[in-house]
Amino acid sequence: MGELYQSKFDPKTYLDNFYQLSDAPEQKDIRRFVTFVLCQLSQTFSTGKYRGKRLIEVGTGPNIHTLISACEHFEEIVVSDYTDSNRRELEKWIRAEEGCFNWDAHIQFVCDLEGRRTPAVVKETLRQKIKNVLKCDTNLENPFQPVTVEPADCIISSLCLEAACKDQEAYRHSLGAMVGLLRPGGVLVMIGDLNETFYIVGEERFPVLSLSQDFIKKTLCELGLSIQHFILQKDEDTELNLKCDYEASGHLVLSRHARVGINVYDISLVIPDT
Ligand SMILES: C[S@@+](CC[C@H](N)C(=O)[O-])C[C@H]1O[C@@H](n2cnc3c(N)ncnc32)[C@H](O)[C@@H]1O
Repeated sequence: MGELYQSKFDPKTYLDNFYQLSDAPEQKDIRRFVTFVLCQLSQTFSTGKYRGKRLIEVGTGPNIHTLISACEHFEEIVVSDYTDSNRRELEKWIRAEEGCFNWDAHIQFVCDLEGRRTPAVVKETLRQKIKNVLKCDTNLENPFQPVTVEPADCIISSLCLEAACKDQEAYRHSLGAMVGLLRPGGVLVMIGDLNETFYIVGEERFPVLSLSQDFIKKTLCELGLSIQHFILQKDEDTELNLKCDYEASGHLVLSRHARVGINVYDISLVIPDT
């Protein structure tokens, strides 16, 4: 799957198609998805429960929105992706180069939610704390091979494994490798789509491994993770949405046990109306 991304994935088109934070009526679905993700991440990290030395994001893509709320709680951040053009796009934003994607609306949205930080502070914090932009392949035992990264206090991954894995066995394996990057007691924050089979970027169609809620929960438990928070937002108009066919977006917060096999369920499953 990685090779498809390397040859066909266009970061600019992807961001324009899925991450514009606009009030235009035709962008309603996208705005709903992006604000759901930003609100959930803000709620998760504003508890102050999740903090530490190192935050790793696996399969970051060309995006930085997943780090806006988290960045103030960690000393250093490692971002990663398989695709060279995505890592280049990230580096462009980090260096504030001309033509980089404009995340100002997303940062302003989170600052308004928090009512504490200014966008300038968020941008400076992010640019200063992202220490590495690494090549990553989630199919490998060490996804950052040949680089070894010290265990993380927090891992974030958004819409990556369902894009990177060809079947459920590969998903289980890659998730296991991702959990291996987390220190015992650390937190894994995942954003994923349920029962999605494809999404379109420009002219290119990318397959997605369709995952059910039951399969995800079962796999996470088998890997020794306990679910702290699990919230779904249903897609409002799947049939009209031509860019992708997901049924719901999910935000999960999981903690890693010291020993694999112990699972304490503390699930708050909420499906909001809007
Ligand atoms: C749907 S995009 C998600 C990007 C971003 N995280 C987001 O939330 O929008 C899927 C990402 O997975 C990455 N990817 C695909 N195969 C991968 C692999 N084997 N290892 C790591 N990342 C991979 C792609 O390069 C792409 O950035």
